[in-house]
Amino acid sequence: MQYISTRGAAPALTFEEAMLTGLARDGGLYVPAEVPVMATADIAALAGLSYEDVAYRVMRPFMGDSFSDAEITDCIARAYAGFGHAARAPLVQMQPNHFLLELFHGPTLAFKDFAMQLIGQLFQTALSRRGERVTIVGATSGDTGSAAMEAFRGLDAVEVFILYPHGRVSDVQRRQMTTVAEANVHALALAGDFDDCQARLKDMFNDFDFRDGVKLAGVNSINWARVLAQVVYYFTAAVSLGAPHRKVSFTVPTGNFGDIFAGHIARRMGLPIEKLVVATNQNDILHRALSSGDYVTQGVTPSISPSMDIQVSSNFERALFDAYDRDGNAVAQLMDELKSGGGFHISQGALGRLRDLFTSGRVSEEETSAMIAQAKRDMGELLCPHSAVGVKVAQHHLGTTPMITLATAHPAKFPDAVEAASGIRPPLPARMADLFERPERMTRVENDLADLQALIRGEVMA
Ligand SMILES: Cc1ncc(COP(=O)(O)O)c(C=O)c1O
Ligand SMILES: N[C@@H](CCOP(=O)(O)O)C(=O)O
Repeated sequence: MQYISTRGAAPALTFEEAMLTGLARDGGLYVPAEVPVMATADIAALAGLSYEDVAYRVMRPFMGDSFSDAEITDCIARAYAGFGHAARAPLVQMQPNHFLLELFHGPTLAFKDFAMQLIGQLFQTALSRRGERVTIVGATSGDTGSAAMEAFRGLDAVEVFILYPHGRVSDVQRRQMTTVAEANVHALALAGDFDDCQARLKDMFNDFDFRDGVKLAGVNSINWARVLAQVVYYFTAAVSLGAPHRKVSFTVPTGNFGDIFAGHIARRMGLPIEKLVVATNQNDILHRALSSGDYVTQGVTPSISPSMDIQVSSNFERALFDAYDRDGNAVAQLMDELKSGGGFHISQGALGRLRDLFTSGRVSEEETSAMIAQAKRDMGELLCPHSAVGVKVAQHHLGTTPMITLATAHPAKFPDAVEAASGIRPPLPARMADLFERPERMTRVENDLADLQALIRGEVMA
């Protein structure tokens, strides 16, 4: 199994190499050269299996010779053992033909745990075999950061730096990052928004002296392994509703496009998915792009669903690669236009292909709050604001095909917004009850590449 770059000018890598590399050296994102297809009978045979067994069967073909069967099984078992629900990703019915896929039972209460817990195990296995150390730098709008810290804290082989936008994450999200005691993790509060954090991260990858000097690795969804681990729950959810003998649709609260891209991969593997619906908050660049063909950044506007406050949506590049018939030059040109001019126009043919793959909707702040209140009142579900964005958009796409909306975070991560909307302040789970008493440790940083690099180099070389 080989992985190629969306910009067509970086060497093809194995799964393990792509995982440890993160961003391709031509600035692109790694994708499988070919997506393995599962036979209908093999999908049907997933019914009734544990989450871990489904994970093995879905992910194994993507890993080639990088890990032995025993290593993969072991990593999967360790990854999900700490989840707070036996099903790992339980499906609950909200309305006739509308289901909620609860992805917030992991250690940091967001869907990021599904991938991060697994790649923590895979990194550890690969790095101890190689006898190497790496420096992980991540950008977060709130959830990736704490999930990464939880997965990598205390490990000898990694030093972790997480850039988050100062003042733009919820208090719970911030404290989940700033109260981690282990010395190998560092929370960096950047003066800027998430796009700034992600841009500086990519700058670091594109500076080869720095990249090679600190042995930079990435755990954002630029890392293919992150996307792969997220493919699994599309299978568990669809199969539990009758796939492959029945089609299902998914609505996905979307920001960086990693989660919905995982759904796209599940469909390419043979899972009968009718619609993949992109749900955005007021930072609606994806909805505008799919509606008009113009992908134009407008600056990030803070919202009550802060984890989706993103304009430069990293994984959309992977979708464009498929929409442009895997033409790396065409994608590289679009990405150059984005960097130099803040946007690009999607060709008519590529737009048609994107619209065949994805539908979209956008939800205002008022609609998000109203949806939280309505879901509690009429459906008995207390939603986080991101999940509420998903549920609201999904309601425009309900029909005869079962719709599954991804509930991407626990409401307790956003107590102020949830309380303001529903009158209910969701409590943190008992194991996190003292989160607000724990001492915080973080470094305020400017949005300046050289300063950031100096800080990281200093810590790594100390
Ligand atoms: C709670 C939550 N919902 C939705 C999203 C959007 O997911 P993606 O970036 O994969 O589109 C994120 C951030 O990634 C998130 O943290
Ligand atoms: N919403 C994310 C943003 C980063 O997304 P990723 O999937 O690329 O790691 C977050 O919560 O940090």
